[in-house]
Amino acid sequence: MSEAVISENATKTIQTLCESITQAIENLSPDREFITIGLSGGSLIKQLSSEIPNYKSRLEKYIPKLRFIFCDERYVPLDHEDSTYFGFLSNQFFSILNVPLENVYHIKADAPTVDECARDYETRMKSLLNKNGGFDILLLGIGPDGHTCSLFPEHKSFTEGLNSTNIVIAVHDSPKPPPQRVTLTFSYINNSNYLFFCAVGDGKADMIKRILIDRDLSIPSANVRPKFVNGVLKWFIDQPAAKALSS
Ligand SMILES: O=C1O[C@H](COP(=O)(O)O)[C@@H](O)[C@H](O)[C@H]1O
Repeated sequence: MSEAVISENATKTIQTLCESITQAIENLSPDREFITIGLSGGSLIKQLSSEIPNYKSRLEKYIPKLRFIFCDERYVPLDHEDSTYFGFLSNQFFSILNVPLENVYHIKADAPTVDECARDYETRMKSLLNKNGGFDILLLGIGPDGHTCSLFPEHKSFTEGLNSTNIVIAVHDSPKPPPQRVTLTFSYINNSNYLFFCAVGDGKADMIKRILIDRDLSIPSANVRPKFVNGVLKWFIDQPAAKALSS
């Protein structure tokens, strides 16, 4: 099932996203010992952190079950301003929800190389896979170039992300700084139960049209599709990002 929800502005978009995350957790909870939630970086960090306090009381009873992973991460120290983990920490996301930090799976940033970092992250990810062999809820962003996670268009990360049998791969030369990153691959992304994309602002409008109308598979984000009949793909878009959809 694929659906696009267009809201009038960024705030309403994030509210709708948080409502859907909460409902997904409520739906999954009876069947799950734990629920894995993949977090993306970039603009999503501030947006989610500012809205999540409004969902705290509904989420409270599920917090012990939640396990947070990162859909991609930059290979920088954990207190570096480019680190997605640091971004969520400094925006109080985990402390607002009272998430114990041992339930947040971050990279070993002191691994000697980005390749070793990816292998270590994958080993720890394996214990979190759901019965489909993926994750429960992935919150995905999209860059103005159509990248998602650290899977970039016309780049080795994209072809490797499509073809690799690994859960996590290393990126050595990301076109967007910082250059060294780790990222989930498509087979595991697409094995997930709920795939929620968030796109706000007119900088994303061209890509949204090319993905949702033209179905242009040269764009990494267009290759995110649940493999399972009960998998959900939902796009949360504000009007500026949706402006090219009606033309
Ligand atoms: O570099 C990244 O960019 C994308 C998109 O970020 P945005 O700031 O344009 O929303 C993000 O989803 C990804 O996790 C991050 O590493």
